[in-house]
Amino acid sequence: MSLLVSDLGCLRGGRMIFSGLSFEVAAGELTVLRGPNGAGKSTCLRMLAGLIPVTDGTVTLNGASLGADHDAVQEQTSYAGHLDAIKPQMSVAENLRFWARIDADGPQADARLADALDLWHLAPLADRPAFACSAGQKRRLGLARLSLSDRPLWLLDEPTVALDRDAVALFARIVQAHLDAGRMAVIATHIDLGIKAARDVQIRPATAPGAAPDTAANADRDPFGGDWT
Ligand SMILES: Nc1ncnc2c1ncn2[C@@H]1O[C@H](COP(=O)(O)OP(=O)(O)OP(=O)(O)O)[C@@H](O)[C@H]1O
Repeated sequence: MSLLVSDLGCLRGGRMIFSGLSFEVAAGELTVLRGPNGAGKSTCLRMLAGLIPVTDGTVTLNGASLGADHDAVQEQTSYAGHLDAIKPQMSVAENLRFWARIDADGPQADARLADALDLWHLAPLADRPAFACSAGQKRRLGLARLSLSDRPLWLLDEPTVALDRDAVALFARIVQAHLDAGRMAVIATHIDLGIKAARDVQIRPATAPGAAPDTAANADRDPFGGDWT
């Protein structure tokens, strides 16, 4: 099991965000994306998750390339971004059931739902509408989605925001168990999660003179066409 990121670059809004980013994640390993605000950590994670087209370089997950085998890569990843993708009118359990049924049917989905409620200490909140949950509770609900499927690569963007100390420790234990099972994770965070087998990768914004591309020449390669979406 491996993730190979080679010479990755990203052009957004006609601007090179970063370029020449290379790293490798093996089974049981965590890569922590570091860098100042605006460096491109979220952008990188969204690229790895197949949500933004790869501008330059290659991403290969277990032999499948993000360009050629987009679906095969996406089916092996679980992405949790800043927005928790929670449906506010649905209860905690209903949100989890909805997500569980994406990757499993009937009894298996129900079993995963019960396990996730337990694992993420959400059982006492099962019937609470998501809109009535606190920020930290919502974050735990969003992260519990990771436990509803069996995907080998977790891509997590600042997952500990709004979590209290106990919840951060719980999260770190769950990530460690995922790695101990031979899986992989890439996490953007500013804190130290205290996880074994973690390696830092620095992302530096491409601000050096000459780093910015000729935007006119690259306009047709810009997936956003300059739209600030
Ligand atoms: N939709 C977009 N269109 C154009 N540029 C964007 C878009 N989204 C983000 N950017 C720019 O890309 C750069 C990298 O943003 P990104 O969110 O990846 O940084 P980050 O390292 O995750 O920052 P932070 O630590 O603040 O979360 C920033 O300069 C940002 O303004």
